[in-house]
Amino acid sequence: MFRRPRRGSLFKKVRGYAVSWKQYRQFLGGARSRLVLLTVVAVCAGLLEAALLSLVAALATALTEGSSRVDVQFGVIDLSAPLTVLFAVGIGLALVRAVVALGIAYLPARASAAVMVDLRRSLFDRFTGTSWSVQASERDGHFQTLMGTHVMNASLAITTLAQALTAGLMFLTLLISAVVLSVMTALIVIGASLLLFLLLGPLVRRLRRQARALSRESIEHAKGMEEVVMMAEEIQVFGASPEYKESVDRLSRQVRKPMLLTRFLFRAVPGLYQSLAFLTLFLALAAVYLSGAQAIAELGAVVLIMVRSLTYGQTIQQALRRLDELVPFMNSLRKALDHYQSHPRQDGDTPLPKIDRLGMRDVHYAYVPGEDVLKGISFEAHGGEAIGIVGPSGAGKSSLVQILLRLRQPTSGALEVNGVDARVFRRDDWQRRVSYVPQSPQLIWGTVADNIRFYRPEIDDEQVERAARLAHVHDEIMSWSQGYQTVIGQRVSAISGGQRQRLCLARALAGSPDVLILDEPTSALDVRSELAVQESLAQIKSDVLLILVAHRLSTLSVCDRVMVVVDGRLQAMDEPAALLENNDFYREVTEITQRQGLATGSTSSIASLGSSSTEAGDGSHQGAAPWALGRAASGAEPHD
Ligand SMILES: Nc1ncnc2c1ncn2[C@@H]1O[C@H](COP(=O)(O)OP(=O)(O)OP(=O)(O)O)[C@@H](O)[C@H]1O
Repeated sequence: MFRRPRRGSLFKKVRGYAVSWKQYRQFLGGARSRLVLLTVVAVCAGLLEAALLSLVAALATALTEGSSRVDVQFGVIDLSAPLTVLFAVGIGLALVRAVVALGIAYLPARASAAVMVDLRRSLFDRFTGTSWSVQASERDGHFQTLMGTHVMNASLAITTLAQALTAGLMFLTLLISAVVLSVMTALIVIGASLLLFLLLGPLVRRLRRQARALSRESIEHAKGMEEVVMMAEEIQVFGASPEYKESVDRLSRQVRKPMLLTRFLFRAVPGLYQSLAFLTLFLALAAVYLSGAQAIAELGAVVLIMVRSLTYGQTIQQALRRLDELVPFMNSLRKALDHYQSHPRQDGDTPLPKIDRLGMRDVHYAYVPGEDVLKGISFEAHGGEAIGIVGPSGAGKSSLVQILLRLRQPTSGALEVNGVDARVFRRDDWQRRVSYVPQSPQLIWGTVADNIRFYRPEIDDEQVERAARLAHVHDEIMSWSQGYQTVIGQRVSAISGGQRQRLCLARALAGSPDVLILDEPTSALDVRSELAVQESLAQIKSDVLLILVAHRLSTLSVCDRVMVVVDGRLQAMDEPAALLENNDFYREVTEITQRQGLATGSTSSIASLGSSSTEAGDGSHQGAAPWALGRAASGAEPHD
């Protein structure tokens, strides 16, 4: 009857290794062929080494005996040659061994570099190919850590694996050579190795466990440190309380124990190994001596082979321990790769024609199943229209925009383009025809032209400049020393919030989209820049379908119709004047805005435009009332 294998049984271990191999095989990528080549080279190196060791032993014996000829016996090979010839052969073999050693060092290095590039490429491809919901829920800094630490450790694992493979093969080759020399020797080497493994087994297992724990805790620590950098500004403002310091310190303390034990055992195990190796060597020599059957030269070769094979045994152990340290990094990487791949971005295969109509049909959306944040939204907008979206905080405006951008799929209902479900259309076409300016747009490190072109080589310099003019940022660009070739970036303080927003508006306009969606386009602008953007929008609106999420009353000045979203429902969609008459929310926020304008001595934001040129950059200026006031009006709870 078939018995289930016991816990920790050989069968289970082998099965475990098979599963691990399947899991980690993907890390090898293009490195496989190099590892196969390495196997051949390692076997050659082992044979060379055995030949060299036998030769050294034979030469030493001949020199001791004062003989001018040397007898070398290696299996079926039985040579007798003058001393000088064998010296020359020895030097030749040593040189060949040096070349082989270079190969043994080069092949893993090359494989590891290839794995690094492959992994980074597939990580990037899978991350960019995964759905927005996965990207948006990614912990800050996690992807960067995967790309950096995790990929480097995974590629290091390839070098380590190659090291274990080479040492293992050379160990085996030496053993086979020892069998050829003398069965007795081979048995002694095997016995000595087994004894060493048995004696050091528990310590080695402990070391491997601690090495894994060290890596796990180091990963946790790295995640915590990502947050320290991210929250640096808040910590400056709120102060680093003892509790905060304690939470960071705790992370370091958790690394302490596995680190201490790993570092200690890391030194202790090889030391013990060497001492035990000497012990077994003496025991083995005694056994060879007692057997009485060995010639002097053979005995010398036996000793050398044993010493060498025990060194390889040590290398194998060290490589396995190092692999244990690296496995948690590979696990995280594998999980991330699988996670990205299992949530692909939705795509269609129908070419997308010019977008004349865009709308929603009974769209519901839930982040958490059963908890709809959008509830039955239906509307249609046409090219040449400007549509505003307003509503209290948490009403669902951003969720609605993300569906319009096809970043998220409706839970039910459909986003429709020219009356057709948008899901059927090709994503590439969609990206060309639908453009977006987020509330906090980001700049890449590169020239102004690079930032506007944004990796779309088909956009030429003329289009870049045209877009910049439309976004009313051309004159400022020309005032910079290098014009469009000025290098800018996310953290370049010379770029104001208003300039950044207009550069990103230029980026959105450069591709001549059919639909342009803006999330509060004037939030970071001073009044003069705001007026400039309003003019841009008025200028382009006849050519595109403009959709604006408005947190400020002034933004709505370009809108033909306004959608009022309250509690995930489309409460109304009409012209501003009609809404003022018929919609309580719209009327209330308008009145509050106007009252605030009177209280601060200014009129509505549009009327006050141009009266100040202060580069506020913080989104606050007279007469521009944030829609957050609408929370009070609607009674909705703020969520941010
Ligand atoms: N990633 C998310 N996971 C779970 N719930 C979310 C997520 N994003 C938003 N929500 C919830 O969905 C609802 C709508 O949020 P949304 O951001 O769309 O509102 P909003 O009108 O844009 O708000 P604001 O004006 O404050 O930006 C809120 O209740 C919010 O808590």
